[in-house]
Amino acid sequence: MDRSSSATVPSSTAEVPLYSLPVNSIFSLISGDKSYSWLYTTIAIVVSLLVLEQVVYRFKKRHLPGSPWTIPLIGKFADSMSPTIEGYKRQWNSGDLSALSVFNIFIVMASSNEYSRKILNSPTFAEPCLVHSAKKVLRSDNWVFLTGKDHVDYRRGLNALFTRKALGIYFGIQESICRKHLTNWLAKAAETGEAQAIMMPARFMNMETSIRVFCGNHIPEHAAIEINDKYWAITQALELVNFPFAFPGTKIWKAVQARKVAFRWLELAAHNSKIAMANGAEPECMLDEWVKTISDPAYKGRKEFSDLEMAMVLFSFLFASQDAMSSGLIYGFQHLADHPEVLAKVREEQDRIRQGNYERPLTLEMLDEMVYLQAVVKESMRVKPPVVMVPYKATRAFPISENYTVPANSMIIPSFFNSLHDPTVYSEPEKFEPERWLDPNGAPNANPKNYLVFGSGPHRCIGLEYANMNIAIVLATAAATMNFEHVITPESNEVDVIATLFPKDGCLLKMSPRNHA
Ligand code: HEM
Repeated sequence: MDRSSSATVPSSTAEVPLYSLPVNSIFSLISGDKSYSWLYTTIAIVVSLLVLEQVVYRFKKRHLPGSPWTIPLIGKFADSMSPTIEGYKRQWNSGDLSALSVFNIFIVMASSNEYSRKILNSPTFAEPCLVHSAKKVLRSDNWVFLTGKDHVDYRRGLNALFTRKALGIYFGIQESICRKHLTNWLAKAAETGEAQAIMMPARFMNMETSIRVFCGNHIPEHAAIEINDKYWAITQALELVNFPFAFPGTKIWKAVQARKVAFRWLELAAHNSKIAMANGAEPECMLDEWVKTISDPAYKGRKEFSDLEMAMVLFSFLFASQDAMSSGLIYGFQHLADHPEVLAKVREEQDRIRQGNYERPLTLEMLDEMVYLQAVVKESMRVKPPVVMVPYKATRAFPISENYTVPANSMIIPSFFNSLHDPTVYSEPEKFEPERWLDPNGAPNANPKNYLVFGSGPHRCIGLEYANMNIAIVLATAAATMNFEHVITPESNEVDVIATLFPKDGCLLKMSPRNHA
């Protein structure tokens, strides 16, 4: 009897019952037909990996809220490509801690004030990892990626760039660039007679301000324009998780090309500043202040910084500020325009402190007196925080609560929105109400831990005073010298998440000069 064609092996494969498959594969092995065995082996490995992926996800997630299963390989990649504030809110409101996975990166999202602050203030368990693309865009040897003591020491040296004396140097630059841009806005408004979306003009104003504050006149006028034109590619690469490889044509690749352009100009500025300071010039920008500080014989910190290293620091400032500051400024305009009663109070304060002289440049001391304006800036960023969360990484198993430990190497994201909209601290939290900051004993001032607009802990924003100052200068100048009316569209209150928050319609303003007569 021919055993090879026994009754257990049907002649027609179309009728192969499932239970006979192993026999069939053994048969094909014996008979030397390797193609089937490879196919089955591959299928078995793939299925095992897919099952393993789910098991690992479930094991890490444990009881945390979040999808019970993760989409194979990509997880919530599609959501992270086009994030919405509503989607984030759903995630934050699903629990103080919740879980998701993107490209097999396990992510724990913290939404409560307690857990968010715990992450920000536990450097032995968690360090910022910025967004996935940041290392490629900023260069992995950028100081912002330092951790622990190295980070603390490096950052201490940079504090010299944000002293009150240094801010005093920047103030004049900020004010004159703001005036120049607002004059251009008005000229364009007069020319077209139409409302303009201020999104891109505001970004350009911020970019030119930053470049001039950082580099003074050490680079030509067109450098700021070129960096600004290219910078949008960097903003677009700031998704929470990007396509992992910087292939030509991808967002990360375009961002890296943009960074190279910016670096060339920033290195040139560092070089020129060193020459100017060596020749005895007075500091006129951040680079000058830095070079002068480190060349002082009494200075105890590190004294040598290459042009490239200085460029990397300035670029880290640009990277951290351009989107956040633009978001803060645009919503500042929108809030003021939507609340004429608040704008009237800002103007009353401007008129009183400027004593009717609108041409005279503002000073830091005058800004100190503008208490209502400062409350407006603070409240605007509370209602619409430019940065709603910052990705951190658990550097080891992080026992964040009594019943949950974040697994080592997970992404762990402190989120700020719920802290800034906590009704027990900010009554009617959605309401834009600068007055809430005027009572020194009121709940908002009594709970500074809730105001996470600039983060908390060792990585708290180094430029926060500078940022507040910049937004205040622009809003003060606009309120004092312009009329602006918000043209409300169905998208005005919709939020676009482009790294930071922006009104979807770019904030359309109808502008005209303010008549003081
Ligand atoms: C409205 C404007 C701004 C907002 C809302 C903002 C917000 C933030 C936030 C939330 C963080 C993370 C904090 C943390 O992890 O605890 C941060 C970090 C940082 N910010 Fe800002 N920022 C703004 C403007 C600026 C400006 C103008 C500069 C510099 C000129 C700057 C430089 C930095 C740097 C260098 C870091 C990282 C600090 C470190 O790792 O030690 N930011 N910022």
